[in-house]
Amino acid sequence: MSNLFARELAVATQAVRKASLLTKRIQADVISDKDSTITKSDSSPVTIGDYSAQAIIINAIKANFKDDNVVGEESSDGLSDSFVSEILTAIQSNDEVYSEVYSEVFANLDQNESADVSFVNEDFPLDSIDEVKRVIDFGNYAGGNKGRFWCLDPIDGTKGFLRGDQFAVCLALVVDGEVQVGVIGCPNLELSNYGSTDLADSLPAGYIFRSVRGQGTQFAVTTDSAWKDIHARNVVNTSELVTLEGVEKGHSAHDEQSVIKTELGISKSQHLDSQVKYCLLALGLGDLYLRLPIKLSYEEKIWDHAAGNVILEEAGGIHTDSIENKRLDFGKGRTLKTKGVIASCGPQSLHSKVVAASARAISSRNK
Ligand SMILES: Nc1ncnc2c1ncn2[C@@H]1O[C@H](COP(=O)(O)O)[C@@H](OP(=O)(O)O)[C@H]1O
Ligand SMILES: [Mg+2]
Ligand SMILES: [Mg+2]
Ligand SMILES: [Mg+2]
Repeated sequence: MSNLFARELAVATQAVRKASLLTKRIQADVISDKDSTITKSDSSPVTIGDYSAQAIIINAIKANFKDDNVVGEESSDGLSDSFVSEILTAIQSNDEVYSEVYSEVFANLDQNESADVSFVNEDFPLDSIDEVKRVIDFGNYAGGNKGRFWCLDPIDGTKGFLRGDQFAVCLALVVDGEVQVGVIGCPNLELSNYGSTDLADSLPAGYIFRSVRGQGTQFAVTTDSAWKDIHARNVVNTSELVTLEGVEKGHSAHDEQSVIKTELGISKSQHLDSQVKYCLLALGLGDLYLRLPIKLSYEEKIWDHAAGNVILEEAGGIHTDSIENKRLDFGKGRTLKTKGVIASCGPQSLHSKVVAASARAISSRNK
């Protein structure tokens, strides 16, 4: 990769590696201890894993780019000191194993990563309850289309995380409304479940995907530094396409997605949580990510799609809304103003056909 955004990519990669390890290590404990999960005001769950990952990653951003803003999903509002103290404990016990688990990465840092990434400094020590709350709340930036900000989903697919299934640690850099850098950690991803073969030593923290706009998309075993270029695949016969859809029926309109699949003669689907769907598209292990809105009043959050946007587009894929066939605009605030999302391996003719079928399904509602 070239030098453009090299430092940002190095910091983002290392922060996502660290948070991937933390979330994977505590997943089983969070599932078994109900006190580790809180229900937010919109009835969605959030866990010690989400908060710890947000704290680690924002601290790393601020320790390296102190003036940068962050649009992050979580806030510390309403958290008790005892809960925040558990977040701090999760962060500190992860610190104890981090260097050992990533020893191979440190031994083989490439040129772009040669300057060590520090996660803390004097101004951002991340060593107390107040510091944990302070950094989590740096995630409150409003976004917009001027200048640069980071966009963070510390655990995307929290419901998958709580089922022991797929989830992703997602970090993007948005500049003037366009995603320029994206890194996604997939701590639980096993390629053998999606028609490929697993690489050695992927168990400690799964796989990591990254992209800088104009520089292609790569992936690696999270604890390894051997990056491989990847590309979405070319499917000639639409009946061979594999769809990637969510698990949660409350997050996208599964019935209408089935209608589209029938129209196109598609019989193969994979259901999985989180932005791991974009990573499988970029790897050529799936072709069509369907996310039709259940309600037109729902605004998709930018952190649910930002990192996936550049990772998919740089792998040759296409990413639009589900009605107007417009590229997603990450410069309109904390949410997208278009409805639903369709991602595909391309080409444009296939993508347009799918969005047209989606628009028809949505417009025929309540008729
Ligand atoms: N009604 C809704 N429609 C679309 N997305 C929704 C939704 N309610 C919640 N979500 C989002 O769906 C994301 C998970 O997507 P998926 O179902 O593909 O795994 C959640 O991310 P978090 O888990 O980070 O909160 C959440 O932001
Ligand atoms: Mg959430
Ligand atoms: Mg999310
Ligand atoms: Mg999340």
